[in-house]
Amino acid sequence: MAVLSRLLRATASASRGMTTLAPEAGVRYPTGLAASKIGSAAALGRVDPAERNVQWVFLGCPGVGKGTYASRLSQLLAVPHIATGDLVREELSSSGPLSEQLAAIVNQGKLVSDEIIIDLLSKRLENGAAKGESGFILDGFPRTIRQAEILEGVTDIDLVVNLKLREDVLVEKCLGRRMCSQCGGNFNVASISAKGENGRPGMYMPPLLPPSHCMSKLITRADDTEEVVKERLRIYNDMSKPLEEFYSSRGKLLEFDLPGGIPESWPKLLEALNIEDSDNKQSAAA
Ligand SMILES: Nc1ncnc2c1ncn2[C@@H]1O[C@H](COP(=O)(O)OP(=O)(O)O)[C@@H](O)[C@H]1O
Repeated sequence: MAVLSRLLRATASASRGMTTLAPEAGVRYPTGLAASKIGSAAALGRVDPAERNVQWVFLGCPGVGKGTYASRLSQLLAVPHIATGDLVREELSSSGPLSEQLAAIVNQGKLVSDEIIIDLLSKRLENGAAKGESGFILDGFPRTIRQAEILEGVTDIDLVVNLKLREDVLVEKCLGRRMCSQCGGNFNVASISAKGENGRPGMYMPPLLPPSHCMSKLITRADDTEEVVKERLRIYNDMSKPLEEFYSSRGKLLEFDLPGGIPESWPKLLEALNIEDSDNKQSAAA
């Protein structure tokens, strides 16, 4: 993993203005970095899947529940859940040199530059490697084709789970999101009941309420206003949707339509992933 983080950083910093089209797999390599060089360097970051934990990516629109399901799966599979949005928010709250620049971008719903994101991700991977972490579930990265190409240049992704939810529900879910300012727990106060229409079934998503000791400490993300959520959805459709085709053409995409809230969806997701966990199925449905 330490090797992987170094490779990510090196690839990103060399990739400003990437235009060279490598013959194999249609992957564009950074100009100034020969494909053969990155190819052999990338091999260092490629460990036989049998000798490491899973390396998965979660895709999905803002508010779909990537964080919730990726975090549950990471506990079940004992791999770190790495959410680049969390890394950005940590940097924002640290009042470090980047925080003002980041706040302006994030609060408008725009994407942070690849260089900044890869730097934050590399640091996170380095810290994890120092603690002996293996494997990951990435949430919020990659978010553009260029990020996916950089990732593909340095390591193998085993599976990409694309969570899908009807669009009319997504804004409501984002507006209901709350976080406990003390324990960092994520909750949702929205009680969503969407009518069935045009052949699609109705949907009920119960709120995910915090325990009483978190109730008075709930905060709302600055980028979860209606205007910014709509902008984030627009940017997702523009910049991140093409990733579905990118991974589907590589035979890595698992599409999963969320049938409802967590009690209904979690057991079905485990089934789709072929993961046996009867204890957790019961506790999730509780
Ligand atoms: N891979 C990334 N590339 C660029 N910007 C990112 C990336 N991941 C997170 N961000 C920034 O952090 C913000 C919050 O990310 P996240 O929590 O993943 O949002 P969402 O709930 O919309 O999926 C994004 O709107 C964007 O500004």
